[in-house]
Amino acid sequence: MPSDDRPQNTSTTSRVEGLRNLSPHGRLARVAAATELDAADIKALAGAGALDPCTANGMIENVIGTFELPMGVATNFIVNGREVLVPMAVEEPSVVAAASHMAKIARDHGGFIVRSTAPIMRAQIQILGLAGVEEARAQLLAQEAELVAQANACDPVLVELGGGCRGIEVHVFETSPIGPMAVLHLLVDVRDAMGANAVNSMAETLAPSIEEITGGKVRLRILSNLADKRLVTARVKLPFAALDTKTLNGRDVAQGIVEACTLALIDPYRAATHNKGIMNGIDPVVLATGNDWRAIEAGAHAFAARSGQYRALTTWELEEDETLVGTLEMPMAVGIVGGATRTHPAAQAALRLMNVSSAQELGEICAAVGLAQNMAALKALATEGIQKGHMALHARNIAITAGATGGDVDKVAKMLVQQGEINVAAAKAILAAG
Ligand SMILES: CC(C)(COP(=O)([O-])OP(=O)([O-])OC[C@H]1O[C@@H](n2cnc3c(N)ncnc32)[C@H](O)[C@@H]1OP(=O)([O-])[O-])[C@@H](O)C(=O)NCCC(=O)NCCSC(=O)C[C@@](C)(O)CC(=O)[O-]
Ligand SMILES: NC(=O)C1=CN([C@@H]2O[C@H](COP(=O)(O)OP(=O)(O)OC[C@H]3O[C@@H](n4cnc5c(N)ncnc54)[C@H](OP(=O)(O)O)[C@@H]3O)[C@@H](O)[C@H]2O)C=CC1
Repeated sequence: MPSDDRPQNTSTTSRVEGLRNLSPHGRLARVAAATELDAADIKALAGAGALDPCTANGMIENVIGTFELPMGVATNFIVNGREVLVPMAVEEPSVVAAASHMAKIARDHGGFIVRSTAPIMRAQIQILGLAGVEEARAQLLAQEAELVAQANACDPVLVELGGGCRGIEVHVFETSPIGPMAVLHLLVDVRDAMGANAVNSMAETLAPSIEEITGGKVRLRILSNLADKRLVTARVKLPFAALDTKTLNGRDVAQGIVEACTLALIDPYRAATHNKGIMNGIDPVVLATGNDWRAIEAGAHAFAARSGQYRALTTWELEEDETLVGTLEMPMAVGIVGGATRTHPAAQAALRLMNVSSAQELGEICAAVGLAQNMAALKALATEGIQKGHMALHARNIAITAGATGGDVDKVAKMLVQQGEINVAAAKAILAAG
């Protein structure tokens, strides 16, 4: 396992031309050269055997092996003025291409501007059997300083790092199928951790004190994945001209993107697919860095439904200066310490590839990729449709399913695209015809 005090790579450019035309080995060499990654990181990113059985066995239970996914690199990203090559572990074709494509358009116009709040997570402590929920709330708020101090005593390392419990909230439910209840929220700055274990420990430690203060009975003590105090915002601003295509002018493309987004703002059926497209960008980065993608998914979708109606996580607007402006806002509970981020060697290499030094910075890059991915999908949907670009790249998968191997994969895929019929039967026919 690589040590953590190796120098971070410094001289990155994310514009690595012609990467798509190289072999995986050739691409890795180009990426390594562009980022000054060392041999251990290059080996980890290459994958084969990176996660040894012993390490894997220490990560989960009943391990029988490891499961591999392709690791791609999205090119062209500029995030807050910094060039970033983005590792993406994902099984779906066209995702890496789409992110790189939009980042290429954006890079001539400032790239992606991202911001994030402090990494505050919530832990919930459910209190039942109360004589009065409002009285319990008042009692708990009166003891806030004491409760915060007790929480912080659980994790001196976190406090020393500048994090720790910042305060409490008490939410009350006057009625429920099991009667009234109060829920105490611990608000904890978890610094560079995802934070689940840290805040869960605090919640469990505080339970007896909370029962004593309120006279109630504590049931659940667990973090909330609706991390609405740990938000990230990504923004991109493009002149209409940047969206010109061979057949359409950029103003029409921009208008089409706004119209496509509008449906996702009013219709949950469309919003679900729209947000899936955003997560197409985010999940692969979360996965590549050893983070908990279920937590990110849960937070994203709960945040999308916070008004009572599930809706798009992005907005796209036309501005008077002939520009299209896209914005993504969502929770982003990712870490660069804890969980699998430090046990999986490829996760460490992925973090070094991006040269991130804080969890906030990682979350901001995830948001930029999510916004780029959403823009790619909306641009395709609003113009030529999704199938042309997506299916052309999916054709290689189809060729493999039909039995193509080695150099035949690209040849069969090319023929499928040329004949405009991209399915397994057509691929088998091509293979049979030799
Ligand atoms: C697929 C493209 C990018 C083609 O688009 P294109 O215009 O044919 O691309 P291009 O060949 O002109 O290349 C432009 C740039 O894209 C990148 N690029 C392009 N091709 C490759 C490749 N093979 N390998 C690596 N990079 C590639 C690359 O950066 C390249 O620049 P270069 O660096 O070469 O100068 C475009 O059609 C696109 O963005 N489509 C959208 C694809 C998409 O969204 N896929 C997600 C799967 S569908 C889904 O699950 C979600 C959805 C759609 O339902 C969400 C929703 O409904 O909102
Ligand atoms: N609902 C959910 O999403 C749940 C998720 N999980 C899992 O929890 C894991 C994440 O928990 P998490 O608490 O992040 O992981 P860890 O407990 O592994 O790591 C967090 C700890 O690392 C130490 N640490 C060292 N350096 C730093 C730093 N710079 N910033 C912050 N902390 C630092 C801290 O103290 P110290 O050294 O004292 O430990 C901190 O408490 C994931 O595997 C996730 O899957 C678990 C339960 C529920």
